[in-house]
Amino acid sequence: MTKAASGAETYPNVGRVLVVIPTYNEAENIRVITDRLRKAVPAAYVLVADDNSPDGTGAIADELAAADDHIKVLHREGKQGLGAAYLAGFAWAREHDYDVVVEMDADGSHAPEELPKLLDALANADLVLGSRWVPGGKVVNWPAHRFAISRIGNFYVRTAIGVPVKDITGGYRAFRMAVLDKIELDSVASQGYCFQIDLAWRALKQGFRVVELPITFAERERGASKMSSNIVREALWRTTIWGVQARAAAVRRKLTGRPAD
Ligand SMILES: Nc1nc2c(ncn2[C@@H]2O[C@H](COP(=O)(O)OP(=O)(O)O[C@H]3O[C@H](CO)[C@@H](O)[C@H](O)[C@@H]3O)[C@@H](O)[C@H]2O)c(=O)[nH]1
Repeated sequence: MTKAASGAETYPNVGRVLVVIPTYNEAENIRVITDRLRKAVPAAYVLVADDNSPDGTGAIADELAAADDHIKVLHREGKQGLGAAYLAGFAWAREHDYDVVVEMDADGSHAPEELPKLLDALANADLVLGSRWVPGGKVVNWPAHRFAISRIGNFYVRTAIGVPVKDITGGYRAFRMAVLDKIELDSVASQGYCFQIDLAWRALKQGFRVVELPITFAERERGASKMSSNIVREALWRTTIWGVQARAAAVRRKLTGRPAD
Protein backbone atom coordinates (compact mmCIF):
# COMPACT_ATOMS: atom_id res chain seq x y z
CA MET A 1 0.00 0.00 0.00
CA THR A 2 1.31 3.47 -0.83
CA LYS A 3 1.28 5.90 2.06
CA ALA A 4 -0.58 9.19 1.71
CA ALA A 5 1.70 12.13 0.93
CA SER A 6 2.88 13.80 4.12
CA GLY A 7 2.08 17.39 3.15
CA ALA A 8 3.53 20.15 5.32
CA GLU A 9 5.71 18.98 8.20
CA THR A 10 5.30 21.98 10.46
CA TYR A 11 2.53 24.31 11.61
CA PRO A 12 3.25 28.02 11.00
CA ASN A 13 5.04 29.77 13.90
CA VAL A 14 4.70 26.65 16.06
CA GLY A 15 6.80 23.90 14.49
CA ARG A 16 6.27 20.15 14.63
CA VAL A 17 2.97 19.28 16.27
CA LEU A 18 2.06 15.88 17.73
CA VAL A 19 -1.54 15.21 18.75
CA VAL A 20 -1.63 12.40 21.31
CA ILE A 21 -4.93 10.50 21.34
CA PRO A 22 -5.18 7.99 24.20
CA THR A 23 -7.52 5.12 23.38
CA TYR A 24 -9.27 2.38 25.24
CA ASN A 25 -12.06 0.69 23.29
CA GLU A 26 -12.52 3.42 20.69
CA ALA A 27 -12.88 1.15 17.62
CA GLU A 28 -16.01 3.04 16.58
CA ASN A 29 -14.30 6.42 16.85
CA ILE A 30 -10.65 6.17 15.85
CA ARG A 31 -11.12 6.36 12.08
CA VAL A 32 -13.49 9.31 12.34
CA ILE A 33 -11.30 11.34 14.68
CA THR A 34 -8.05 10.79 12.78
CA ASP A 35 -9.77 11.60 9.49
CA ARG A 36 -11.22 14.85 10.88
CA LEU A 37 -7.89 15.77 12.42
CA ARG A 38 -5.85 15.14 9.28
CA LYS A 39 -8.26 17.35 7.33
CA ALA A 40 -8.41 20.11 9.96
CA VAL A 41 -4.64 20.37 10.49
CA PRO A 42 -2.74 18.54 7.74
CA ALA A 43 0.64 19.48 9.22
CA ALA A 44 -0.07 17.78 12.56
CA TYR A 45 1.14 14.29 13.37
CA VAL A 46 -1.06 11.92 15.36
CA LEU A 47 0.03 9.40 17.97
CA VAL A 48 -2.61 6.89 19.03
CA ALA A 49 -1.64 5.62 22.51
CA ASP A 50 -3.65 2.44 22.83
CA ASP A 51 -3.82 0.33 25.99
CA ASN A 52 -4.32 -3.00 24.18
CA SER A 53 -8.04 -2.29 23.72
CA PRO A 54 -10.04 -5.54 23.62
CA ASP A 55 -12.24 -4.11 20.83
CA GLY A 56 -9.31 -3.97 18.39
CA THR A 57 -8.73 -0.19 18.36
CA GLY A 58 -4.97 -0.81 18.16
CA ALA A 59 -5.26 -2.94 15.01
CA ILE A 60 -7.42 -0.28 13.31
CA ALA A 61 -4.85 2.35 14.29
CA ASP A 62 -2.13 0.19 12.70
CA GLU A 63 -4.12 0.11 9.44
CA LEU A 64 -4.47 3.89 9.53
CA ALA A 65 -0.75 4.28 10.20
CA ALA A 66 0.12 1.98 7.31
CA ALA A 67 -1.82 4.26 4.97
CA ASP A 68 -0.70 7.65 6.30
CA ASP A 69 2.79 8.58 7.48
CA HIS A 70 1.40 11.29 9.77
CA ILE A 71 -0.29 8.64 11.94
CA LYS A 72 1.75 6.68 14.50
CA VAL A 73 0.73 4.10 17.07
CA LEU A 74 2.04 3.38 20.54
CA HIS A 75 0.91 -0.04 21.72
CA ARG A 76 0.81 -0.40 25.47
CA GLU A 77 0.41 -3.59 27.46
CA GLY A 78 -2.95 -3.03 29.09
CA LYS A 79 -5.29 -0.47 30.63
CA GLN A 80 -3.27 1.81 32.89
CA GLY A 81 -5.37 4.96 32.80
CA LEU A 82 -5.47 8.17 30.80
CA GLY A 83 -2.58 9.82 32.64
CA ALA A 84 -0.14 6.95 32.04
CA ALA A 85 -1.06 6.85 28.34
CA TYR A 86 -0.40 10.58 28.01
CA LEU A 87 2.91 10.35 29.86
CA ALA A 88 4.04 7.62 27.44
CA GLY A 89 2.90 9.81 24.53
CA PHE A 90 4.82 12.83 25.86
CA ALA A 91 8.00 10.74 26.22
CA TRP A 92 7.55 9.56 22.62
CA ALA A 93 7.10 13.16 21.45
CA ARG A 94 10.31 14.18 23.18
CA GLU A 95 12.26 11.28 21.64
CA HIS A 96 11.00 12.32 18.20
CA ASP A 97 11.71 16.04 18.53
CA TYR A 98 8.26 17.57 18.46
CA ASP A 99 7.85 21.24 19.39
CA VAL A 100 4.24 21.09 20.57
CA VAL A 101 2.13 18.29 22.04
CA VAL A 102 -1.67 18.34 21.98
CA GLU A 103 -4.02 16.27 24.13
CA MET A 104 -7.25 15.17 22.46
CA ASP A 105 -9.96 12.59 23.26
CA ALA A 106 -10.73 9.95 20.63
CA ASP A 107 -14.49 10.21 20.86
CA GLY A 108 -15.05 13.53 19.08
CA SER A 109 -15.69 15.47 22.31
CA HIS A 110 -12.82 17.74 21.27
CA ALA A 111 -13.38 19.11 17.77
CA PRO A 112 -10.21 18.86 15.64
CA GLU A 113 -11.59 21.83 13.68
CA GLU A 114 -10.87 23.98 16.77
CA LEU A 115 -7.22 22.94 16.90
CA PRO A 116 -5.87 25.78 14.68
CA LYS A 117 -7.28 28.24 17.23
CA LEU A 118 -5.37 26.52 20.05
CA LEU A 119 -2.14 26.33 18.06
CA ASP A 120 -2.35 29.97 16.95
CA ALA A 121 -2.74 31.02 20.59
CA LEU A 122 0.67 29.49 21.37
CA ALA A 123 2.15 32.64 19.81
CA ASN A 124 1.54 34.25 23.21
CA ALA A 125 1.39 31.26 25.51
CA ASP A 126 3.24 28.15 26.63
CA LEU A 127 0.17 26.11 27.48
CA VAL A 128 -3.23 26.66 25.89
CA LEU A 129 -6.22 25.11 27.66
CA GLY A 130 -9.42 24.46 25.72
CA SER A 131 -12.06 25.71 28.13
CA ARG A 132 -15.74 24.94 28.46
CA TRP A 133 -16.20 27.44 31.26
CA VAL A 134 -14.88 30.75 29.90
CA PRO A 135 -17.23 33.04 27.93
CA GLY A 136 -17.89 31.48 24.52
CA GLY A 137 -17.13 27.95 25.74
CA LYS A 138 -19.90 25.37 25.96
CA VAL A 139 -20.87 21.74 26.35
CA VAL A 140 -23.30 19.96 24.06
CA ASN A 141 -25.52 17.02 25.07
CA TRP A 142 -23.90 16.50 28.42
CA PRO A 143 -25.92 14.64 31.03
CA ALA A 144 -26.79 16.74 34.09
CA HIS A 145 -24.52 14.73 36.41
CA ARG A 146 -21.44 15.37 34.19
CA PHE A 147 -22.26 19.07 34.05
CA ALA A 148 -22.58 19.21 37.84
CA ILE A 149 -19.36 17.22 38.47
CA SER A 150 -17.38 19.49 36.15
CA ARG A 151 -18.74 22.81 37.46
CA ILE A 152 -18.54 21.85 41.14
CA GLY A 153 -15.20 20.09 40.62
CA ASN A 154 -13.61 23.08 38.91
CA PHE A 155 -14.93 25.43 41.61
CA TYR A 156 -13.52 23.14 44.30
CA VAL A 157 -10.09 22.91 42.64
CA ARG A 158 -9.91 26.70 42.10
CA THR A 159 -10.64 27.23 45.77
CA ALA A 160 -8.47 24.39 47.13
CA ILE A 161 -5.26 25.14 45.25
CA GLY A 162 -5.94 28.81 44.53
CA VAL A 163 -5.63 28.98 40.74
CA PRO A 164 -7.56 31.34 38.47
CA VAL A 165 -8.23 28.71 35.77
CA LYS A 166 -11.94 28.15 35.02
CA ASP A 167 -11.57 24.71 33.37
CA ILE A 168 -8.57 22.98 34.88
CA THR A 169 -9.95 19.46 34.36
CA GLY A 170 -10.41 19.83 30.59
CA GLY A 171 -8.52 17.43 28.34
CA TYR A 172 -8.11 19.49 25.14
CA ARG A 173 -4.84 21.39 25.42
CA ALA A 174 -1.63 22.31 23.60
CA PHE A 175 1.75 22.30 25.39
CA ARG A 176 4.97 23.78 24.17
CA MET A 177 7.62 21.10 24.70
CA ALA A 178 9.46 23.50 27.05
CA VAL A 179 6.60 23.07 29.53
CA LEU A 180 6.73 19.27 29.42
CA ASP A 181 10.52 19.42 29.75
CA LYS A 182 10.32 21.51 32.91
CA ILE A 183 7.43 20.10 34.93
CA GLU A 184 9.09 16.89 36.11
CA LEU A 185 6.81 14.37 34.47
CA ASP A 186 8.61 11.51 36.23
CA SER A 187 6.94 12.47 39.48
CA VAL A 188 3.38 12.69 38.08
CA ALA A 189 1.34 9.92 39.72
CA SER A 190 -2.16 11.25 39.10
CA GLN A 191 -4.57 9.74 36.59
CA GLY A 192 -7.99 10.68 35.22
CA TYR A 193 -9.17 14.28 35.60
CA CYS A 194 -6.58 14.77 38.30
CA PHE A 195 -3.83 14.30 35.73
CA GLN A 196 -5.13 17.37 33.91
CA ILE A 197 -5.27 19.41 37.11
CA ASP A 198 -1.78 18.27 38.08
CA LEU A 199 -0.14 19.27 34.80
CA ALA A 200 -1.81 22.67 34.54
CA TRP A 201 -0.94 23.45 38.14
CA ARG A 202 2.70 22.44 37.67
CA ALA A 203 2.89 24.73 34.61
CA LEU A 204 1.40 27.63 36.56
CA LYS A 205 3.79 27.10 39.49
CA GLN A 206 6.73 27.16 37.07
CA GLY A 207 5.57 30.55 35.81
CA PHE A 208 4.62 29.43 32.30
CA ARG A 209 2.07 31.48 30.38
CA VAL A 210 -1.20 29.53 30.64
CA VAL A 211 -4.11 30.75 28.52
CA GLU A 212 -7.71 29.51 28.41
CA LEU A 213 -9.60 29.59 25.10
CA PRO A 214 -13.29 28.80 24.65
CA ILE A 215 -14.13 25.43 23.07
CA THR A 216 -17.29 23.45 22.48
CA PHE A 217 -17.16 20.06 24.18
CA ALA A 218 -19.63 17.58 22.69
CA GLU A 219 -20.73 14.42 24.48
CA ARG A 220 -19.55 11.30 22.67
CA GLU A 221 -22.04 9.73 20.24
CA ARG A 222 -20.37 6.31 20.05
CA GLY A 223 -18.68 4.07 22.62
CA ALA A 224 -18.63 4.48 26.40
CA SER A 225 -16.96 6.97 28.73
CA LYS A 226 -14.36 5.51 31.09
CA MET A 227 -15.28 7.98 33.82
CA SER A 228 -15.73 6.33 37.22
CA SER A 229 -16.30 7.35 40.82
CA ASN A 230 -12.63 6.47 41.49
CA ILE A 231 -11.56 9.16 39.03
CA VAL A 232 -13.66 11.77 40.84
CA ARG A 233 -12.44 10.58 44.26
CA GLU A 234 -8.80 10.77 43.14
CA ALA A 235 -9.24 14.37 41.98
CA LEU A 236 -10.83 15.26 45.32
CA TRP A 237 -8.24 13.76 47.63
CA ARG A 238 -5.20 14.82 45.66
CA THR A 239 -6.31 18.44 45.21
CA THR A 240 -7.24 18.65 48.90
CA ILE A 241 -3.72 17.52 49.86
CA TRP A 242 -2.09 19.89 47.35
CA GLY A 243 -4.20 22.78 48.68
CA VAL A 244 -3.15 22.06 52.28
CA GLN A 245 0.52 21.75 51.22
CA ALA A 246 0.36 25.03 49.28
CA ARG A 247 -1.15 26.86 52.23
CA ALA A 248 1.40 25.38 54.65
CA ALA A 249 4.22 26.46 52.31
CA ALA A 250 2.78 29.99 52.13
CA VAL A 251 2.67 30.20 55.93
CA ARG A 252 6.27 28.90 56.17
CA ARG A 253 7.42 31.53 53.69
CA LYS A 254 5.68 34.26 55.65
CA LEU A 255 7.28 33.12 58.91
CA THR A 256 10.79 32.63 57.55
CA GLY A 257 10.72 35.41 54.94
CA ARG A 258 12.24 32.97 52.42
CA PRO A 259 11.05 32.94 48.79
CA ALA A 260 9.31 29.84 47.37
CA ASP A 261 11.54 26.83 46.53
N1 LIG B 1 -4.87 4.55 26.59
C1 LIG B 1 -5.88 4.79 27.41
N2 LIG B 1 -6.82 5.67 27.05
C2 LIG B 1 -7.84 5.91 27.91
C3 LIG B 1 -7.94 5.28 29.16
N3 LIG B 1 -9.07 5.76 29.79
C4 LIG B 1 -9.63 6.64 28.94
N4 LIG B 1 -8.90 6.72 27.80
C5 LIG B 1 -9.13 7.55 26.61
O1 LIG B 1 -9.14 8.89 27.04
C6 LIG B 1 -10.08 9.63 26.29
C7 LIG B 1 -11.11 10.27 27.25
O2 LIG B 1 -11.81 9.21 27.89
P1 LIG B 1 -13.37 9.31 28.24
O3 LIG B 1 -13.73 8.16 29.06
O4 LIG B 1 -14.15 9.62 27.03
O5 LIG B 1 -13.25 10.59 29.13
P2 LIG B 1 -14.30 11.51 29.82
O6 LIG B 1 -14.77 10.88 31.08
O7 LIG B 1 -15.31 12.04 28.88
O8 LIG B 1 -13.26 12.64 30.24
C8 LIG B 1 -12.91 13.71 29.39
O9 LIG B 1 -13.34 14.87 30.01
C9 LIG B 1 -12.71 15.12 31.28
C10 LIG B 1 -13.24 16.39 31.88
O10 LIG B 1 -14.59 16.48 31.82
C11 LIG B 1 -11.21 15.27 31.13
O11 LIG B 1 -10.59 15.47 32.39
C12 LIG B 1 -10.64 14.02 30.51
O12 LIG B 1 -9.25 14.23 30.26
C13 LIG B 1 -11.36 13.73 29.20
O13 LIG B 1 -11.06 14.76 28.26
C14 LIG B 1 -10.71 8.67 25.29
O14 LIG B 1 -10.03 8.78 24.08
C15 LIG B 1 -10.47 7.32 25.95
O15 LIG B 1 -10.45 6.24 25.06
C16 LIG B 1 -6.92 4.34 29.53
O16 LIG B 1 -6.94 3.73 30.60
N5 LIG B 1 -5.93 4.17 28.62
